[in-house]
Formats: sequence, C-alpha cells, structure tokens
Amino acid sequence: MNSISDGQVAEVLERLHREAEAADAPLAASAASEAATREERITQLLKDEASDLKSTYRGFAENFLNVSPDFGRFLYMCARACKAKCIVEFGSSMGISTIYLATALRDMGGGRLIGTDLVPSKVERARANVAAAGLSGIVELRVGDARETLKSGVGDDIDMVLLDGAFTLYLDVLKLLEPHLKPGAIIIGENAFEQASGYIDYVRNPQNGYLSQPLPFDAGRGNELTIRTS
Ligand SMILES: C[S@@+](CC[C@H](N)C(=O)[O-])C[C@H]1O[C@@H](n2cnc3c(N)ncnc32)[C@H](O)[C@@H]1O
Repeated sequence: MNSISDGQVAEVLERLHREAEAADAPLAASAASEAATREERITQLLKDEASDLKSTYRGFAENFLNVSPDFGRFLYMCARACKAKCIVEFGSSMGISTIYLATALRDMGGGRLIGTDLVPSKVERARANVAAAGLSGIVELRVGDARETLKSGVGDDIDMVLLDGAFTLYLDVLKLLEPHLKPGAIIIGENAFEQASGYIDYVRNPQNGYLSQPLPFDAGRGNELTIRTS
C-alpha cells in the first residue's frame, strides 16, 4: 500500500504540483532568457545568500521551488526503505516535499517529521497543505532560520534528513543534526552544489563518517545521497 499514488494525498500533491508550475513559471522563463549560464546563476545566488539571506528568500515568498514528482517519489521510497520514524527537513517551502516524506511515515504506522522554513507565510501555507493531505498529526513546522529552529528538540534518533534550504548552509545544518543521526541515517541534499558551504567535500570524505555520491536524476540540480556510517 502507498498513499502517494492515489487517494487524498495524491490529489493534494497533483494540485500542488500544478500550482507550483504556474507560480514558478516566470522564474523558469527568466532563467531561460538570461545570457547567464546555470553555473553563473548559482554563483550569483550564493553571493546573494551571503550578503542577505533573509531578503534573498523573502524574494521567493510566492515561489514553491519544490522537488519534482520523481524526486518526491524517491524521497517517499527512501523513507520507506529505511523504515524511518523521525525525519528532519531543512527548507519546507509550501510543503510539497514535506507531504511526500510524512506520507511515508504515516503509511508505515506513524512517526514525526520536523520541517522548517525562514519565510512565515510559506510555513502557513505549508501547514494548510499538510492539513489538506491529512498529515497534521505527524508534521511539526517551525518558522525561522534552521540554524536556530533545529538547534534543539529534534530527538536523538533521526533516520532521515532532507537538506533543501539555503545552499550555503547545508554543512552548518548537517553539523547541527549530526549528533542526533542514527547510524545508517539517510541524508538527501537537493541543490547540494560543490561550490557552496563545503558540504560536498565533507560528506564525501569517509573519515567524517559518511558515504556519499551524486544521484543520477534531475541532472544539474546537485542531488546528493549520503549515508551516516558511524
Ligand atoms: C528549494 S525551497 C524548498 C522546497 C521544498 N523542499 C519542496 O520541495 O517543496 C528552499 C526553501 O528554504 C527556505 N530557507 C532558506 N534559508 C533558510 C533557512 N536559513 N532556514 C530555514 N529555511 C530556509 C526558503 O525560504 C525556501 O522556501
């Protein structure tokens, strides 16, 4: 049995992916019309984050910036495969990835997902979307900077982490969560770009207690699968 393929959750996800496509279409169009390469756009975003993180992401308050349906299904499958009970998500936006992950928890009998986003209006919308999917009992969404909101109260048995927030903070957030990761925990980075934060160098060094490699889909989006080995 899985609830992302049909029924209430599938309907909510289908609606949200449609809304996301419409809301983010201008971003995609302006990226396509710019002379800048993808690499240059990432470099610019890294600079913007470094100079003013809050305004950078407030500028995307109406954008979903969500995972694709394929990536969402992959998240669901990972959570099921590792029999997750506790999942932490950095960057919940309007709640699309949250719904994939929380559905996996519910389909296995329950659990806890802690998500967080910097932009209060996004967290409000994510809460409403999670409620529409019938998942409010499993999901706790925290408003604010993950470096503060994930500092405490994440438990000591994290099975899975999704890193999908500000590109420059992946290593900071991982280090915050590291003491609470179970051996074997899965960490998935979306937009885990080599030029940002030192995250990729850190998780690809086995001496730090991880095994890590890029994921072969949604090319160019910097998707990285990491396993905690100690
Ligand atoms: C790529 S979007 C997340 C998409 C979401 N995971 C999904 O698939 O629907 C990145 C989100 O990270 C949030 N964010 C950026 N920096 C953050 C921070 N320091 N703490 C918490 N959230 C942050 C942004 O507001 C934005 O909504």
